[in-house]
Amino acid sequence: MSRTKHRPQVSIICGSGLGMLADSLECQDQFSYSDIPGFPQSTVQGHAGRLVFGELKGKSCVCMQGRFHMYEGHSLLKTTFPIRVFKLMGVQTLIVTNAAGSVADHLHPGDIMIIKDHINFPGLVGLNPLHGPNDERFGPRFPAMSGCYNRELRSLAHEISKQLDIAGLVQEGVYAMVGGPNFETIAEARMLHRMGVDAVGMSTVPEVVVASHCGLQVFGLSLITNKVVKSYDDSDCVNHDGVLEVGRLRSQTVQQLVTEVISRMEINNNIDRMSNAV
Ligand SMILES: O=P(O)(O)O[C@H]1O[C@H](CO)[C@@H](O)[C@H]1O
Ligand code: HPA
Repeated sequence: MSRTKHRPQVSIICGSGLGMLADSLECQDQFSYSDIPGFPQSTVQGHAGRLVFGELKGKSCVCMQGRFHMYEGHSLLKTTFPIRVFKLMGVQTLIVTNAAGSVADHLHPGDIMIIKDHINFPGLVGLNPLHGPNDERFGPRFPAMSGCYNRELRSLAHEISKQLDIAGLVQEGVYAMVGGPNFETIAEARMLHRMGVDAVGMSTVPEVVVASHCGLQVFGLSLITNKVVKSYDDSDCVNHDGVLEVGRLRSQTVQQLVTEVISRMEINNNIDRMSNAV
Protein backbone atom coordinates (compact mmCIF):
# COMPACT_ATOMS: atom_id res chain seq x y z
CA MET A 1 0.00 0.00 0.00
CA SER A 2 2.96 2.30 0.48
CA ARG A 3 3.67 2.18 -3.28
CA THR A 4 0.36 3.68 -4.39
CA LYS A 5 -1.71 6.59 -3.18
CA HIS A 6 -4.93 4.86 -4.24
CA ARG A 7 -7.14 3.43 -1.51
CA PRO A 8 -9.54 1.30 -3.58
CA GLN A 9 -13.21 0.87 -2.73
CA VAL A 10 -13.96 -1.36 -5.69
CA SER A 11 -12.03 -4.34 -7.05
CA ILE A 12 -12.48 -5.77 -10.53
CA ILE A 13 -11.32 -9.16 -11.81
CA CYS A 14 -10.93 -9.36 -15.58
CA GLY A 15 -11.96 -12.58 -17.27
CA SER A 16 -10.28 -14.19 -20.27
CA GLY A 17 -9.87 -11.60 -23.01
CA LEU A 18 -11.41 -8.88 -20.82
CA GLY A 19 -8.20 -7.30 -19.53
CA MET A 20 -9.08 -4.03 -21.21
CA LEU A 21 -11.45 -3.31 -18.31
CA ALA A 22 -8.39 -1.85 -16.61
CA ASP A 23 -7.67 0.52 -19.50
CA SER A 24 -10.34 3.01 -18.48
CA LEU A 25 -8.77 3.59 -15.04
CA GLU A 26 -7.23 7.04 -14.71
CA CYS A 27 -4.04 7.96 -12.83
CA GLN A 28 -2.86 4.37 -12.96
CA ASP A 29 -0.30 2.63 -10.79
CA GLN A 30 0.56 -0.79 -12.18
CA PHE A 31 2.29 -3.71 -10.49
CA SER A 32 3.31 -6.94 -12.10
CA TYR A 33 2.15 -9.97 -10.08
CA SER A 34 5.78 -11.12 -9.98
CA ASP A 35 6.60 -8.03 -7.88
CA ILE A 36 3.84 -8.62 -5.31
CA PRO A 37 4.75 -10.88 -2.37
CA GLY A 38 2.48 -13.92 -2.14
CA PHE A 39 0.84 -13.45 -5.55
CA PRO A 40 0.95 -16.42 -7.92
CA GLN A 41 1.82 -15.89 -11.59
CA SER A 42 -0.71 -15.79 -14.44
CA THR A 43 -0.01 -18.57 -16.91
CA VAL A 44 -3.06 -18.35 -19.18
CA GLN A 45 -3.13 -16.47 -22.49
CA GLY A 46 -5.44 -13.46 -22.19
CA HIS A 47 -4.49 -12.87 -18.51
CA ALA A 48 -1.72 -10.27 -18.42
CA GLY A 49 -0.68 -10.69 -14.78
CA ARG A 50 -0.86 -7.11 -13.53
CA LEU A 51 -2.58 -5.35 -10.67
CA VAL A 52 -3.76 -1.91 -11.79
CA PHE A 53 -4.88 0.82 -9.39
CA GLY A 54 -6.73 3.89 -10.61
CA GLU A 55 -9.80 6.10 -10.57
CA LEU A 56 -12.98 5.36 -12.46
CA LYS A 57 -15.75 7.95 -12.44
CA GLY A 58 -14.53 9.26 -9.11
CA LYS A 59 -14.27 5.84 -7.47
CA SER A 60 -10.96 4.39 -6.44
CA CYS A 61 -10.50 0.95 -8.01
CA VAL A 62 -8.06 -1.92 -8.18
CA CYS A 63 -8.20 -4.23 -11.17
CA MET A 64 -6.72 -7.70 -11.63
CA GLN A 65 -5.62 -7.91 -15.25
CA GLY A 66 -5.44 -11.66 -15.09
CA ARG A 67 -6.89 -14.09 -12.61
CA PHE A 68 -5.70 -17.38 -11.19
CA HIS A 69 -7.41 -20.66 -11.98
CA MET A 70 -7.38 -23.91 -10.06
CA TYR A 71 -6.40 -25.82 -13.22
CA GLU A 72 -3.14 -23.85 -13.41
CA GLY A 73 -2.07 -25.84 -10.38
CA HIS A 74 -2.65 -23.12 -7.79
CA SER A 75 -4.33 -24.12 -4.55
CA LEU A 76 -7.74 -22.53 -4.05
CA LEU A 77 -6.23 -20.56 -1.18
CA LYS A 78 -3.71 -19.07 -3.64
CA THR A 79 -6.27 -18.38 -6.37
CA THR A 80 -8.31 -16.35 -3.89
CA PHE A 81 -5.44 -14.71 -2.02
CA PRO A 82 -5.98 -11.34 -3.80
CA ILE A 83 -9.55 -11.13 -2.47
CA ARG A 84 -8.32 -11.08 1.12
CA VAL A 85 -5.65 -8.56 0.18
CA PHE A 86 -8.43 -6.36 -1.26
CA LYS A 87 -10.45 -6.74 1.94
CA LEU A 88 -7.46 -5.62 3.97
CA MET A 89 -7.09 -2.59 1.68
CA GLY A 90 -10.64 -1.47 2.47
CA VAL A 91 -12.36 -2.67 -0.70
CA GLN A 92 -16.13 -3.00 -0.28
CA THR A 93 -17.23 -4.40 -3.63
CA LEU A 94 -15.91 -7.12 -5.89
CA ILE A 95 -16.81 -7.12 -9.57
CA VAL A 96 -16.04 -10.44 -11.23
CA THR A 97 -16.08 -10.97 -14.97
CA ASN A 98 -15.46 -14.12 -16.93
CA ALA A 99 -15.71 -15.76 -20.31
CA ALA A 100 -18.20 -18.61 -20.26
CA GLY A 101 -19.90 -21.12 -22.50
CA SER A 102 -23.68 -21.02 -22.84
CA VAL A 103 -25.52 -24.08 -21.64
CA ALA A 104 -28.96 -22.44 -21.82
CA ASP A 105 -30.44 -22.33 -25.31
CA HIS A 106 -31.47 -18.68 -24.95
CA LEU A 107 -27.87 -17.45 -24.41
CA HIS A 108 -25.70 -16.84 -27.47
CA PRO A 109 -22.06 -15.90 -28.07
CA GLY A 110 -21.71 -12.16 -27.50
CA ASP A 111 -24.48 -12.06 -24.88
CA ILE A 112 -23.74 -10.82 -21.39
CA MET A 113 -25.09 -12.76 -18.44
CA ILE A 114 -25.52 -11.03 -15.10
CA ILE A 115 -24.71 -13.76 -12.60
CA LYS A 116 -27.69 -14.38 -10.34
CA ASP A 117 -26.33 -17.44 -8.58
CA HIS A 118 -23.74 -20.15 -9.00
CA ILE A 119 -23.14 -23.87 -8.67
CA ASN A 120 -19.80 -24.65 -7.12
CA PHE A 121 -19.03 -28.10 -8.55
CA PRO A 122 -15.51 -28.28 -7.07
CA GLY A 123 -16.96 -27.07 -3.76
CA LEU A 124 -19.65 -29.73 -3.74
CA VAL A 125 -16.97 -32.41 -3.81
CA GLY A 126 -14.75 -30.80 -1.20
CA LEU A 127 -12.57 -28.34 -3.10
CA ASN A 128 -13.40 -25.07 -1.38
CA PRO A 129 -11.12 -22.09 -0.66
CA LEU A 130 -12.60 -21.91 2.85
CA HIS A 131 -11.38 -25.40 3.76
CA GLY A 132 -9.05 -25.54 6.73
CA PRO A 133 -8.98 -23.52 9.94
CA ASN A 134 -11.33 -20.54 9.75
CA ASP A 135 -9.89 -17.08 10.37
CA GLU A 136 -12.75 -15.40 12.23
CA ARG A 137 -11.25 -12.00 11.50
CA PHE A 138 -12.38 -12.45 7.88
CA GLY A 139 -15.71 -14.18 8.41
CA PRO A 140 -17.69 -17.00 10.01
CA ARG A 141 -16.97 -20.72 9.84
CA PHE A 142 -20.26 -21.43 8.07
CA PRO A 143 -21.07 -18.50 5.77
CA ALA A 144 -24.42 -18.34 3.99
CA MET A 145 -24.15 -18.19 0.20
CA SER A 146 -27.77 -17.45 -0.66
CA GLY A 147 -27.89 -13.92 -1.97
CA CYS A 148 -24.16 -13.68 -2.57
CA TYR A 149 -24.71 -11.77 -5.85
CA ASN A 150 -25.97 -8.38 -4.71
CA ARG A 151 -29.58 -7.83 -5.73
CA GLU A 152 -29.36 -4.02 -5.95
CA LEU A 153 -26.31 -4.15 -8.20
CA ARG A 154 -28.02 -6.68 -10.46
CA SER A 155 -31.04 -4.51 -10.84
CA LEU A 156 -28.86 -1.44 -11.38
CA ALA A 157 -27.07 -3.29 -14.20
CA HIS A 158 -30.39 -4.12 -15.87
CA GLU A 159 -31.44 -0.48 -15.65
CA ILE A 160 -28.11 0.65 -17.12
CA SER A 161 -28.27 -1.88 -19.93
CA LYS A 162 -31.63 -0.39 -20.97
CA GLN A 163 -30.15 3.10 -20.92
CA LEU A 164 -27.14 1.94 -22.96
CA ASP A 165 -29.53 0.25 -25.40
CA ILE A 166 -27.92 -3.16 -24.88
CA ALA A 167 -30.77 -4.76 -22.93
CA GLY A 168 -31.25 -7.20 -25.81
CA LEU A 169 -27.80 -8.64 -25.08
CA VAL A 170 -28.15 -8.82 -21.32
CA GLN A 171 -29.84 -11.61 -19.37
CA GLU A 172 -29.53 -13.07 -15.89
CA GLY A 173 -28.56 -16.62 -15.10
CA VAL A 174 -26.77 -19.29 -13.11
CA TYR A 175 -23.03 -19.80 -13.62
CA ALA A 176 -21.46 -23.18 -12.87
CA MET A 177 -17.80 -23.64 -12.14
CA VAL A 178 -16.13 -26.79 -13.41
CA GLY A 179 -12.50 -27.65 -12.75
CA GLY A 180 -11.20 -27.56 -16.34
CA PRO A 181 -8.89 -27.21 -18.15
CA ASN A 182 -10.68 -29.39 -20.68
CA PHE A 183 -13.98 -28.15 -22.02
CA GLU A 184 -17.10 -30.23 -21.39
CA THR A 185 -18.04 -33.49 -23.05
CA ILE A 186 -21.48 -33.64 -24.63
CA ALA A 187 -22.74 -35.87 -21.80
CA GLU A 188 -21.44 -33.36 -19.22
CA ALA A 189 -23.03 -30.48 -21.13
CA ARG A 190 -26.37 -32.29 -21.14
CA MET A 191 -26.08 -32.93 -17.42
CA LEU A 192 -25.36 -29.23 -16.74
CA HIS A 193 -28.37 -28.28 -18.86
CA ARG A 194 -30.69 -30.56 -16.89
CA MET A 195 -29.33 -29.17 -13.64
CA GLY A 196 -30.39 -25.63 -14.49
CA VAL A 197 -26.99 -24.22 -15.40
CA ASP A 198 -27.12 -21.30 -17.84
CA ALA A 199 -23.38 -20.72 -18.37
CA VAL A 200 -20.26 -22.68 -17.49
CA GLY A 201 -16.67 -21.67 -16.84
CA MET A 202 -13.58 -22.62 -14.86
CA SER A 203 -13.25 -19.68 -12.49
CA THR A 204 -15.03 -16.98 -10.49
CA VAL A 205 -16.80 -19.10 -7.87
CA PRO A 206 -13.83 -19.46 -5.45
CA GLU A 207 -13.29 -15.67 -5.62
CA VAL A 208 -16.98 -15.05 -4.92
CA VAL A 209 -17.06 -17.51 -2.02
CA VAL A 210 -14.07 -15.83 -0.35
CA ALA A 211 -15.43 -12.33 -1.05
CA SER A 212 -18.81 -13.23 0.34
CA HIS A 213 -17.21 -14.83 3.41
CA CYS A 214 -15.39 -11.60 4.24
CA GLY A 215 -18.42 -9.39 3.65
CA LEU A 216 -17.71 -7.86 0.25
CA GLN A 217 -20.69 -7.15 -1.95
CA VAL A 218 -20.38 -9.00 -5.23
CA PHE A 219 -21.47 -8.24 -8.77
CA GLY A 220 -20.67 -10.71 -11.56
CA LEU A 221 -20.86 -10.77 -15.35
CA SER A 222 -20.25 -13.65 -17.75
CA LEU A 223 -19.51 -12.81 -21.34
CA ILE A 224 -20.86 -15.71 -23.38
CA THR A 225 -18.03 -16.59 -25.74
CA ASN A 226 -19.26 -19.89 -27.18
CA LYS A 227 -22.09 -22.31 -26.96
CA VAL A 228 -21.47 -25.55 -25.15
CA VAL A 229 -22.07 -28.41 -27.57
CA LYS A 230 -24.99 -30.55 -26.38
CA SER A 231 -25.73 -32.60 -29.48
CA TYR A 232 -23.79 -35.48 -31.03
CA ASP A 233 -24.85 -34.08 -34.42
CA ASP A 234 -23.18 -30.72 -33.76
CA SER A 235 -19.65 -30.47 -35.18
CA ASP A 236 -18.84 -27.16 -33.41
CA CYS A 237 -15.72 -27.29 -31.27
CA VAL A 238 -14.78 -24.66 -28.67
CA ASN A 239 -11.21 -23.41 -28.31
CA HIS A 240 -9.49 -20.74 -26.20
CA ASP A 241 -8.59 -18.52 -29.19
CA GLY A 242 -12.27 -18.30 -30.09
CA VAL A 243 -13.06 -17.42 -26.46
CA LEU A 244 -10.50 -14.58 -26.54
CA GLU A 245 -11.77 -13.32 -29.89
CA VAL A 246 -15.34 -12.86 -28.58
CA GLY A 247 -13.82 -11.12 -25.56
CA ARG A 248 -12.11 -8.65 -27.90
CA LEU A 249 -15.26 -8.08 -29.95
CA ARG A 250 -17.44 -7.36 -26.93
CA SER A 251 -14.81 -5.70 -24.75
CA GLN A 252 -16.14 -2.20 -25.22
CA THR A 253 -19.71 -3.14 -24.32
CA VAL A 254 -18.62 -4.99 -21.19
CA GLN A 255 -16.42 -2.04 -20.28
CA GLN A 256 -19.31 0.42 -20.67
CA LEU A 257 -21.60 -1.66 -18.50
CA VAL A 258 -19.02 -2.18 -15.76
CA THR A 259 -18.03 1.51 -15.82
CA GLU A 260 -21.62 2.67 -15.42
CA VAL A 261 -22.31 0.18 -12.62
CA ILE A 262 -19.24 1.44 -10.76
CA SER A 263 -20.16 5.04 -11.43
CA ARG A 264 -23.63 4.64 -9.99
CA MET A 265 -23.06 2.20 -7.13
CA GLU A 266 -23.22 3.57 -3.63
CA ILE A 267 -20.04 3.54 -1.60
CA ASN A 268 -20.05 3.53 2.16
CA ASN A 269 -17.41 6.02 3.21
CA ASN A 270 -17.15 4.50 6.69
CA ILE A 271 -14.66 2.01 5.35
CA ASP A 272 -13.87 -1.11 7.24
CA ARG A 273 -10.13 -1.31 6.56
CA MET A 274 -8.77 -4.34 8.39
CA SER A 275 -5.11 -3.61 7.80
CA ASN A 276 -4.56 -2.71 11.44
CA ALA A 277 -6.42 -5.75 12.64
CA VAL A 278 -4.75 -8.47 10.61
O1 LIG B 1 -13.08 -17.68 -16.41
P1 LIG B 1 -12.11 -16.93 -17.24
O2 LIG B 1 -10.87 -16.59 -16.50
O3 LIG B 1 -12.74 -15.72 -17.89
O4 LIG B 1 -11.66 -17.91 -18.43
C1 LIG B 1 -12.46 -18.85 -19.10
O5 LIG B 1 -11.85 -19.04 -20.34
C2 LIG B 1 -10.88 -20.10 -20.26
C3 LIG B 1 -11.20 -21.12 -21.32
O6 LIG B 1 -11.19 -20.55 -22.60
C4 LIG B 1 -11.04 -20.71 -18.88
O7 LIG B 1 -10.04 -20.23 -18.01
C5 LIG B 1 -12.40 -20.22 -18.46
O8 LIG B 1 -12.58 -20.18 -17.07
N1 HPA C 1 -16.68 -24.28 -20.83
C1 HPA C 1 -15.92 -24.00 -19.74
N2 HPA C 1 -15.26 -22.86 -19.60
C2 HPA C 1 -15.37 -21.95 -20.57
C3 HPA C 1 -16.14 -22.16 -21.71
C4 HPA C 1 -16.83 -23.39 -21.84
O1 HPA C 1 -17.53 -23.65 -22.84
N3 HPA C 1 -16.04 -21.04 -22.48
C5 HPA C 1 -15.23 -20.19 -21.81
N4 HPA C 1 -14.83 -20.73 -20.65
